[in-house]
Amino acid sequence: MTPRIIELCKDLFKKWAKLDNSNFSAETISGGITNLLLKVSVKEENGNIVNMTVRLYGPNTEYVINRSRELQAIGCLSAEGFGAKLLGVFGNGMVQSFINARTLNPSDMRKPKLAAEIAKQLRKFHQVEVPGSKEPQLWNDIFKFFHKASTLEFDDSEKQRKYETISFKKVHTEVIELKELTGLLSAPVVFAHNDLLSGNLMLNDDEEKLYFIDFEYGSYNYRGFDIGNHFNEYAGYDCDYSLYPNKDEQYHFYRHYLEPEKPHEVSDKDLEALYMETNTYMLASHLYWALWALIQAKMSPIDFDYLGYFFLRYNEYKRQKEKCFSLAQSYLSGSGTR
Ligand SMILES: Nc1ncnc2c1ncn2[C@@H]1O[C@H](COP(=O)(O)OP(=O)(O)OP(=O)(O)O)[C@@H](O)[C@H]1O
Repeated sequence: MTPRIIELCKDLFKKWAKLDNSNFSAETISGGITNLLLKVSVKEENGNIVNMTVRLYGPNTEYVINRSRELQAIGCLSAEGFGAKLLGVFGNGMVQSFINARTLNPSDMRKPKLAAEIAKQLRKFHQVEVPGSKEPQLWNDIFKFFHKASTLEFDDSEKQRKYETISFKKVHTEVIELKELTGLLSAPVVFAHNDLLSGNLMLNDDEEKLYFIDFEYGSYNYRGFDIGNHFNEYAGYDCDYSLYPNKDEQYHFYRHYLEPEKPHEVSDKDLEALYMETNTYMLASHLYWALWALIQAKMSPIDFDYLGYFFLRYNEYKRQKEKCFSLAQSYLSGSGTR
């Protein structure tokens, strides 16, 4: 693939058109869940080395990702200092600056100092203005995923058998119930990252600089969804939901999110309200990624047990539902611990 990548770089960046191919080198950074990501290094005539990433979109990812929305967001977010700089765009991918930092592990995210920094950065991220519709996308996306996910057919008979054990009537009822409940919360809408897992957080330890990357799922959305979704990612790649942050850990995060400069001045009332908001939308994150996984099970060429992932997320939704619904309902009826 390297000669084609070199050709692409020469096409996109005319200043390198005449460089010998031996000045270019490419290596794979990740064959992520949805894309192939390469690190390309270019030795310029003056000896200067430029490092970039070239992202090739995976096949069929347009079912779950709106590429024009992503590009628009990258422009605004990188202007505010978030993520890698966008250097070029081509038919099925893009070129960005290479970030010199390490990717976080799930267990890093709960370290108090890092959690505070993530919260502070997330607040800033949520303040970025991205042009276009400011309508929250959560329920549009969930219904879009639902319609696709509920009408699949698998060639593999074992997959088809597992798929047929899912009651989409029941899933639909869950979606409607949660939509109605969250609709009562009048929750703030912000430009949200929507996929703030450890693999999308990078840290340069020397400079103590934290980077949010990968805005593929970014959209206007409920703030509580972004935070609850991030907390769900504490469970890590094995989906061990016993790692979901406890109330103290959540409050630490909320303090730094709400008042980064005066975290200890946040009122109990504000902490309780954000706790309720986040833990209600946290449920929506399970439904969202459960339905997303079903589409991936059919569309993705990657050998991953996406059907199994649906059940992990949906079962966790069912385990958490009652507790989170009563938290929201008692808050709404004014009998919460406000
Ligand atoms: N600009 C960058 N500079 C350096 N490393 C990067 C850059 N972008 C991504 N990476 C590294 O590549 C990994 C995968 O990146 P990213 O999450 O953007 O890919 P992806 O294909 O969307 O993966 P997934 O679908 O699994 O989220 C990151 O966890 C990070 O380690």
